Amino acid sequence: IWRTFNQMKGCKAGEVILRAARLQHGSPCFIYTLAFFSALGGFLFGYDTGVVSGAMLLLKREMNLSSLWQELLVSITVGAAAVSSLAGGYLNGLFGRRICILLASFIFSAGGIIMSVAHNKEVLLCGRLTVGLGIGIASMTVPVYIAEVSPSELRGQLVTINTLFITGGQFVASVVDGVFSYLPHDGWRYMLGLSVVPAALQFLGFLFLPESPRWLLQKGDTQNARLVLSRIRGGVNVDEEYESIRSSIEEEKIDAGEGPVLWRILTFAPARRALIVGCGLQMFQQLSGINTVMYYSATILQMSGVQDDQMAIWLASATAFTNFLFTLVGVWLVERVGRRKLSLGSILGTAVSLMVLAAGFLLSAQASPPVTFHPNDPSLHNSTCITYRFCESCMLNPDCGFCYGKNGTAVVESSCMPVDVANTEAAAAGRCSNGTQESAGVFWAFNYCPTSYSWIVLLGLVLYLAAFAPGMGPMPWTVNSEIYPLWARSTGNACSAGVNWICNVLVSLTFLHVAQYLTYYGAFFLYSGLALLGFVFVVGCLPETKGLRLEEMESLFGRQLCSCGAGGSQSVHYIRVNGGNCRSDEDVTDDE
Ligand SMILES: O[C@H]1[C@H](O)[C@@H](O)[C@H](O)[C@@H](O)[C@H]1O
Repeated sequence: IWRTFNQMKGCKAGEVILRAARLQHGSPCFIYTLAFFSALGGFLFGYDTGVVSGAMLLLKREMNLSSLWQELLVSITVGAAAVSSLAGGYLNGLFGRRICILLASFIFSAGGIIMSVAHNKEVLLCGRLTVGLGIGIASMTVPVYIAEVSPSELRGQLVTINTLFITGGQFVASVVDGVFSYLPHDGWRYMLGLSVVPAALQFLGFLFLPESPRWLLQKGDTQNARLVLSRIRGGVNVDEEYESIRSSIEEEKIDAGEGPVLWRILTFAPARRALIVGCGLQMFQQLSGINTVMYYSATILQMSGVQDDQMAIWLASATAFTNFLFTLVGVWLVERVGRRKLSLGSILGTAVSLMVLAAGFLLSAQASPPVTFHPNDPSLHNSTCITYRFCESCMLNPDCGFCYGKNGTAVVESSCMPVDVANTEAAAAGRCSNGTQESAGVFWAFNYCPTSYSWIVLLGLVLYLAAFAPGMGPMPWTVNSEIYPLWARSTGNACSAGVNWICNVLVSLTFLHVAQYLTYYGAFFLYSGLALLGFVFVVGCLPETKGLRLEEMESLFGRQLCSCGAGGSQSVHYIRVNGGNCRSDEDVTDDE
């Protein structure tokens, strides 16, 4: 990143675009410029998915949103991203990476404008749907574009920068949420509308940036392909690289067979194996619970004794910053230790830290304070909240919260009360109807219980981010951008990005129900088990792709899937015998 920064420093801001526009001879600056403008798509992905939590706090009051509407506004973006990432494969093949990135940034800008001027919840929903469509296309196109323009020794790092921008976008969103939360009227318009700035910047930049040379070559535009390649390689001799792309496209034509691309992928073993690896990685990324941990971080922090809401918002940005910081470690490590080791270490660490988180929740649940005070308010007689005997069961019901007093550190005079539907920071009735009043010695806990084991949960959270962010955060995107043959690349990435978004929706929508059935510690033990399964999957199936040319990847998937990890990138070379579809283990020879 330091190198990227220095390289970018060397390029004067306006000159960078102009230089690209004039299509002068390239320089290393150029490849970093390409990566930067592309990764703005990652930034928007992170910003638009991250900003909504803070915006929702203001929106639900201003627009009087029911919980159904709140859920709709949050999840429609992720749902739309799932659909458009799948469609993005087709669009990429047809129009190319550049047009798709332009389209995504246009959609982002339109969505940002719609949201910032929305005068009712229906228009707002339209805006959220629109940005979701942009996120889906960007999420599958940007890594592919960066991978295709990068030299192989920088590819991992540059694609990983896209994920750095995603987590950077999430962090900036949390800061913007913090700043505008002080503006109770219309603050959400700024939160949601500000995304127009990076979107417009990306759109402008891409008007001047070139198409991927690999896509051009695939479409038969040989002249432009050679021109672009030599420009992005800084004028050095590109004959060898050009020839290798060209001949692999020729051979792929023989390999690829007939019919729709997805069918061809499924019937051609190396591409099918790559698809399984790509989709599996994306699935395990989401099943290890990153988005519930991020989403739940504010509550985790509240459990640790942060009572003040503003404070919780700022601490949530500390979480997002930690995620960003450790993704930076990933950018640094990816070309040093390689994708496989990074993913393995990361997913194992993720599983262990999820166990720490779960253990923290378990101990807190076991020491859960009992309900000792039963208010005699007749309006409460029909409420299920008053039937709970411990804080743990009370807080697992989203309609109830825990109202208590303190004697030193001990919880006293505690009751389980219905929550105020319009404002979860207070009870619907009784002592806590004004929320926490420290001066009066009354505390309101919604979604959590007072506990002295919160430090274990906090430790688990930090360990989780430190383990997940450098590896399982970026590697699924990085690996997917490089493992497919060119003819299958758009479709392969579309499918795996679709799996990512679908699993994202599944995990976020089911989290509260899972927590209700299994309790919080049960939910985190479950995610930990899924992460361990993911570890087994990575051990068995993920080959090392570091240092290989995109055209050399197919060789890694020539073997049976479960032996994928066996051959390192340095030790296998694939020898095409006759360009046919069938290959046996003899086709793979060792360097030695
Ligand atoms: O790689 C990203 C990153 O880890 C983000 O923090 C997460 O929110 C996304 O779901 C994931 O795809």
